[in-house]
Amino acid sequence: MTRNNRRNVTDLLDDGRTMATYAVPDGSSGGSVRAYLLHRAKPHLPPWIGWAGTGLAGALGNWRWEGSAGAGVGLTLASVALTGATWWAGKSTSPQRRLHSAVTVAAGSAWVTAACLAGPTAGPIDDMFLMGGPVAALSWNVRMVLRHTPDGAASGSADGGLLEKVGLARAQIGAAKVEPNRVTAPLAVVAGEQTNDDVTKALARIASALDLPTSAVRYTPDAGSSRRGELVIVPEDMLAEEVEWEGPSNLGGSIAEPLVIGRYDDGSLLVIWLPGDPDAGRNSTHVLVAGGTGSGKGDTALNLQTEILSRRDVIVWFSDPKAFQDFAPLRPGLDWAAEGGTDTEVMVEAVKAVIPARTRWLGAHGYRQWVPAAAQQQNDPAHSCQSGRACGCVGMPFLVAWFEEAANTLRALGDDAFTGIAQEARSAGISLIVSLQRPSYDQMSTSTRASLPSVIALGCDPRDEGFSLPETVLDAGAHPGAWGNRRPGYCYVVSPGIPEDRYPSPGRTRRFTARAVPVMEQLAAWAQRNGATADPITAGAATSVAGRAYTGRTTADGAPQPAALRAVQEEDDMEAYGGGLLVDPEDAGIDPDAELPDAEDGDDAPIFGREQGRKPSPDEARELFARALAEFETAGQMVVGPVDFTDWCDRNHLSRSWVSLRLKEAATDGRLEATNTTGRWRIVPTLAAA
Ligand SMILES: Nc1ncnc2c1ncn2[C@@H]1O[C@H](COP(=O)(O)OP(=O)(O)OP(=O)(O)O)[C@@H](O)[C@H]1O
Repeated sequence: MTRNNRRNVTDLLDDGRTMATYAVPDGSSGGSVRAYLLHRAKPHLPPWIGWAGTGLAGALGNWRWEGSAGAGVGLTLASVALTGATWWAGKSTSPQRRLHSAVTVAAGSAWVTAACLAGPTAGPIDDMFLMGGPVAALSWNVRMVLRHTPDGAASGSADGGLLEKVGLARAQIGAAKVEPNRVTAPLAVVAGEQTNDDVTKALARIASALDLPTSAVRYTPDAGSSRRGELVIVPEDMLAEEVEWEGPSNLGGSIAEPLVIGRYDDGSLLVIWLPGDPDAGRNSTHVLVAGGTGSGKGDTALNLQTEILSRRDVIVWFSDPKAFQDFAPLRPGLDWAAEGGTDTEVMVEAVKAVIPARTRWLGAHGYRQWVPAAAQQQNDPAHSCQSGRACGCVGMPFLVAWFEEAANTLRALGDDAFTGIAQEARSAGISLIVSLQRPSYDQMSTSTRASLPSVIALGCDPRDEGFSLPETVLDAGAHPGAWGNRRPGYCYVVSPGIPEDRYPSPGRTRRFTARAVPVMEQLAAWAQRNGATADPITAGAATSVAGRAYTGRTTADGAPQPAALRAVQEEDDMEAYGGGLLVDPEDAGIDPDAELPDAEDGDDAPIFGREQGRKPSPDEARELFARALAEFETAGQMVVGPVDFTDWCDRNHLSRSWVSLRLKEAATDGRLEATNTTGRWRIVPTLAAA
């Protein structure tokens, strides 16, 4: 099947003839010189066979009809009819080919008529045969030789059958490179008449003419020309066979090394880089994982996540509103896991907070962007926050902030906020990874989409292709819409570091089956023991926003990791020395016990669950409200809005509008901070407020 396909492709590119200039198969004709010469000469023989046949027809016709007047009329009419039929049949071919064919047929049939009636050796008839025949045959040989211009640029004829069929009749196709399952041929369209756009529009028709899937035919325009490019045809779908994930590609390597998430259709590795590389002139990137339901987004995310967690210098914050349905085995390896809702809101606020802190730290240590050396202890005087000597600061691991099914989160965050975060995160050694259930503009705005430079585009609705992939990649032949959910794991990857001519090549991620679960669990355990832990700067900034909601990844024995632990402990210490850190500074003098309406409940009685028989006085109500905020903080719920106070309002006979006013007041006092969502406020942890 493969061999047949390959032969068809080269044949079609070559207008149905064997393309001797492409490749001479080693020993395909026995390896002898004779066989080789025969192989080379074969395509040029038909005109000579025609010549010999004409001579034979003349001789036989003369034996039958010599001197017959009736035969003379018949043969002359037959000759005219044959020439006319040739001209008519050549309608769909190029003008030169049509004329050449008609002249050849006219000359041949006239000679046969003359030879039949007068005899093949009479008068000049034999000379005409000996001179005119080879000239006609040679003219066809010359024509064929000229068709194979080596670089597609010379003035070869433009009668390619395939190209003609797809509306590019006068385009020139050069010598094709034939590799296993891949034919690459330079193509040039007519100067001044056609452009590369005409080729990209014809790709689907080329695929149809070759009887191949649309994604098997691609075109890479030459960056320096609007009419030249390279046509790539991959006849066999080598991705059809599923490959199961068996483990990470580079356990203990750096996050700066390529992350292997699958393979391309020519068998080469499908890789992606998250951090930038100043030496390679590559920027760090954020990634959109986009695919319709059933396209294999979940397994693709697992491919990427297992690669990330297997690296030594990265921490992962991960939000999954689907409660870690797919990712549970990896959860112990995450630095921070949030299950959507408020937890995700807090995580977003924490990402915002760590960006300036991390950027400052990197700048202070002489890093213009995150590189693996930034994750090591800072023993190099060239990367020191103290002039002239090594500072010995603890290194800062790369941070991946991952938002699964992120449409709602991003919408709530707002375009400007997200674009700002995305822009600044890249210089802070942070990559955002965002996955979308349905890749379309009603899920994510244009500007949010534009701030995610990389995409793993899985099968989707054909109408959503434009959302997933840049136009140039679609024009070059990429069609994730052709897969829908029928080809799970098939994807196009557009990302810095991947050569651009690869963008339209499909790849496939690996499949995760039940067999992968224990391996993922081992990987998470490895990450727990050997992976990076949050540095004090990141942990401190996160804790200042998220309070106890961020404790950092727990170690294997269940304790939080060192830096985050320290940050939380510091907060506890402040609380112990307190001076009323959990209440508004202006209320610090109030004795909470004295103010509580049900003092007999004691200090520790929670606000929630308190039964109130009467409406509290304004002062009591404010005190209750301050305590409620403190309880939210203690519980780690760092983003609140009136809706979170619904039960509390009922119990305390207070209205939601009263709570709304208090929330605004608390924001003025610095106890809360506005988020990008109207009516949602972030609790400023008391450590930061102090
Ligand atoms: N690379 C792959 N190779 C083969 N099969 C795969 C691959 N990736 C996913 N699959 C299979 O395709 C099916 C759908 O995959 P998956 O659940 O990951 O899709 P999804 O896009 O996450 O869908 P949903 O959005 O509905 O959760 C599953 O049966 C999965 O095992």
